[in-house]
Amino acid sequence: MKVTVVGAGAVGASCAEYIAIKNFASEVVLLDIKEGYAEGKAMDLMQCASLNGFDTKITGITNDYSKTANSDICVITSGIPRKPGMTREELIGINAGIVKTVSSSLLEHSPNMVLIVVSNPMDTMTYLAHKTLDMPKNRIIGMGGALDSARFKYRLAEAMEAPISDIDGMVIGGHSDTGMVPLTSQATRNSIKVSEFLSEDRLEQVTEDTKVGGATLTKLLGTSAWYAPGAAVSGLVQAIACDQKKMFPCSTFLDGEYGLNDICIGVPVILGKNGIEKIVDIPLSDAEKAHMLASAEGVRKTNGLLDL
Ligand SMILES: NC(=O)C1=CN([C@@H]2O[C@H](COP(=O)(O)OP(=O)(O)OC[C@H]3O[C@@H](n4cnc5c(N)ncnc54)[C@H](O)[C@@H]3O)[C@@H](O)[C@H]2O)C=CC1
Ligand SMILES: O=C([O-])CC(=O)C(=O)O
Repeated sequence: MKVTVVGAGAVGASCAEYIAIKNFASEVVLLDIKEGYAEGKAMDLMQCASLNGFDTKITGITNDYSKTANSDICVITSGIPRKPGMTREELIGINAGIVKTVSSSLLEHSPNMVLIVVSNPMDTMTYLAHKTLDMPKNRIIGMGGALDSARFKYRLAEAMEAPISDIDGMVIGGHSDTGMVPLTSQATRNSIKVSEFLSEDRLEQVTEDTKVGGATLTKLLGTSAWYAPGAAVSGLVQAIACDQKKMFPCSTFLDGEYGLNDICIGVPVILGKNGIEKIVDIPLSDAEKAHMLASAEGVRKTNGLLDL
């Protein structure tokens, strides 16, 4: 199992580290445009192998796509991150060009890859990949909802003073400060609805804290987060590599599901060896449906900025 991660920055390196620690891939190729950078990150990570007990071989490459050939899974984390006060959408001007060139170079050398798009604005970058690559739609996946759901569970656990392992919940919709749709009505603590434990006001606070999860960290760190993003990507990669049939909310191209067409946005999907093996259409409350439609409007507005 060969995995390529483009972008050896904060998220790319964290993702490579978690993939290696989980020890399911034989090879991870880290590629960056900055001379020597991926080589340095790969060497540093390989020096963790004996300490952390993994056998995954991590190689660093400066912009030579021939070394990525025949990857089973490719991840795009290349591009600029936001700074405090910015939205993810503001990154489109620089990141669209990067995602377009990187994705076509990857496809040229790995025609059977499953592609995971991470660079922001992620739903629009996933849509760009769909529009510009000749690939089956189930093999292009945007990562956002897995991370947003982890943040949702963190906030629910915090509010209930409960261990996170007791909590289940999911965030669908666009990966943006206003577009996320945390499904509070369906979230549970040990299969009991969270509304049994939290007031409507406290749940509203959890929803708001979840939606601005990335912005909150960006303000604290001066750049956006990387540990949970890397862990979330590694979860998707593992589900595909190990054909786990696990369910995650991911950005995928919709063809009528959730009443939406010609858009990539976060909905629950089953991940296995073919990428997205099924889009799961779950019933939403009227309020959740309305939030999902508003979220889609936001994503479409950003898609409209693409030069397709
Ligand atoms: N979808 C999600 O949930 C998340 C998305 N992100 C996004 O991921 C992206 C990366 O974030 P960080 O790793 O923090 O940024 P970073 O600046 O630490 O790393 C980005 C790397 O991309 C490289 N790069 C730029 N252009 C390239 C090209 N054409 N080819 C190869 N490499 C290239 C840079 O040299 C740099 O090393 C950002 O767009 C950020 O907004 C970050 C966190 C979560
Ligand atoms: O907030 C950002 O810009 C990076 C990101 O997508 C996240 O951490 O959710």
